[in-house]
Amino acid sequence: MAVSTIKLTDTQQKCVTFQPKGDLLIQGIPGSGKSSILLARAKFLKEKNSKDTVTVLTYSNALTNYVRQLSLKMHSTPLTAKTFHQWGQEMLRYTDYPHTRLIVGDLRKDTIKYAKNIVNKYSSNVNFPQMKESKRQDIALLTFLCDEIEWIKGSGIATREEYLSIKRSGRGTDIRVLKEHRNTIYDVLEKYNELLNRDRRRQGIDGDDLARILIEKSHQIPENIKPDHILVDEAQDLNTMQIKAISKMAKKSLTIGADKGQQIYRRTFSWKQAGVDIKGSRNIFLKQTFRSTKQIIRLANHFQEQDKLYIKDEDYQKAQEPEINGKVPELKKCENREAERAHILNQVRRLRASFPNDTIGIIGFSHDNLDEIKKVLDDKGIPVYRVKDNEVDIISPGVKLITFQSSKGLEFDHVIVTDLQKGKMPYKAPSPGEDENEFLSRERKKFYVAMTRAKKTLTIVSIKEYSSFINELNSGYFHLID
Ligand SMILES: Nc1ncnc2c1ncn2[C@@H]1O[C@H](COP(=O)(O)OP(=O)(O)OP(=O)(O)O)[C@@H](O)[C@H]1O
Repeated sequence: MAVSTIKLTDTQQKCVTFQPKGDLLIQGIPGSGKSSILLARAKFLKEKNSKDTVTVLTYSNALTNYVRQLSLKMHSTPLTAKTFHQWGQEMLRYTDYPHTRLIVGDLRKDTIKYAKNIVNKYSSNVNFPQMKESKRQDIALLTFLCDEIEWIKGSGIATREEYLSIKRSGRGTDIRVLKEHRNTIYDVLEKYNELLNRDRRRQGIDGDDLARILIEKSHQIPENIKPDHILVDEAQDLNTMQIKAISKMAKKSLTIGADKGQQIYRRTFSWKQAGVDIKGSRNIFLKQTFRSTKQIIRLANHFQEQDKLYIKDEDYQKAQEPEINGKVPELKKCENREAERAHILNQVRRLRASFPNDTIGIIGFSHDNLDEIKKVLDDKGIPVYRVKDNEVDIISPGVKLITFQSSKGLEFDHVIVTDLQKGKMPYKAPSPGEDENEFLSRERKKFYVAMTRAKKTLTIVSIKEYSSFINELNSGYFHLID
């Protein structure tokens, strides 16, 4: 249903017209209308005072692109929608901070490795924690350090004393991190920060420093540049510092849409820690879904209930089963990749013949596999698009290929989830030092997110060796295809 034609429920409408001052947190299950509400609220705020500036922020490029496309459908003038990192970098231009190049990905890893080697060589008291794996110790240690530094920066820990005394959540028990280890980790962090400031080739700011710098320099950003209203979609993907930075920058109101059941990145925060005021009527929970059929939600709900960690979370709410009936989801077990591709091709052909005006989303684990599937469909003359760049039209009918991560926030009439294979979904192992249960919980959420992108039909494709998640699906809620 086009966003412009839906009739919002009273609760949704209450969120849209909630007083244009202060914070509002809208939590809700998949398909409960969080994005729709944010777009309608953005319109409402603009209409209430045409001089006010309104910015929508998300975490991923695909979702930002989708929000822009939806807003074009319902607003006469398009909304300003950006990822947190795009927007943050733009804000930094108004400060005296000289380096705005973001150090991310391989360059970040390489710089941390360099810092680690310097500490290892020159510090008098080096004590790295022992990695579990006997082989490839170095690689494991580097991954561990990269994750730990991300956590320190994302949590806003600013001093060695704070790091030495803080209780570290989200770490497993396989790697023991003692006080002396923490001292060495902090040495690496300090050396890394030094390199970011001084070393020509590596100069810039770590992607996770952006939020902290925005907070520190916010007074330098001219008032007319700061948005009056900020709306954040899928806020569960941001960390404490990023929410804090956004909150500081919003002059009049901050509206947040989130669902912890779809939290697929390693984040630990509470709204309170992030400085969001959600007392009383400022915290709304939506339990009714408008996207999927009863049959899809039943399967997804049952699968979510297998996540013993999440169902204990204070923010867990079970989705209400919708009234609307549809086809029972299908599961196809394939002996090999060839069989997988043949089944997807068949399925796409059937869907296109029956529903030429619908969207079909194929959700998979890796870009490589999606490229292979694209090739198979291309060869048969089926137009198909990879949703990884900004140009792809996500809303119009057609076949779209997307990864589990990037599918969040999006929806398709028909969804084919593939790569349910051992080692892919769930991924083969947690990162070094990561809590096994938290890792599995996040992997489950990825699959749950993928399933709940479907509006009308859902097909799950598993490839030998089959994913353990397949055994967690309630066999009464799907058809096994021969
Ligand atoms: N009151 C309503 N009546 C009919 N359809 C609705 C209503 N509210 C939302 N929808 C539709 O339900 C679908 C899901 O809405 P939306 O994407 O806003 O949900 P969401 O909570 O952001 O989902 P997710 O968290 O899974 O991304 C959309 O197709 C939207 O148009």
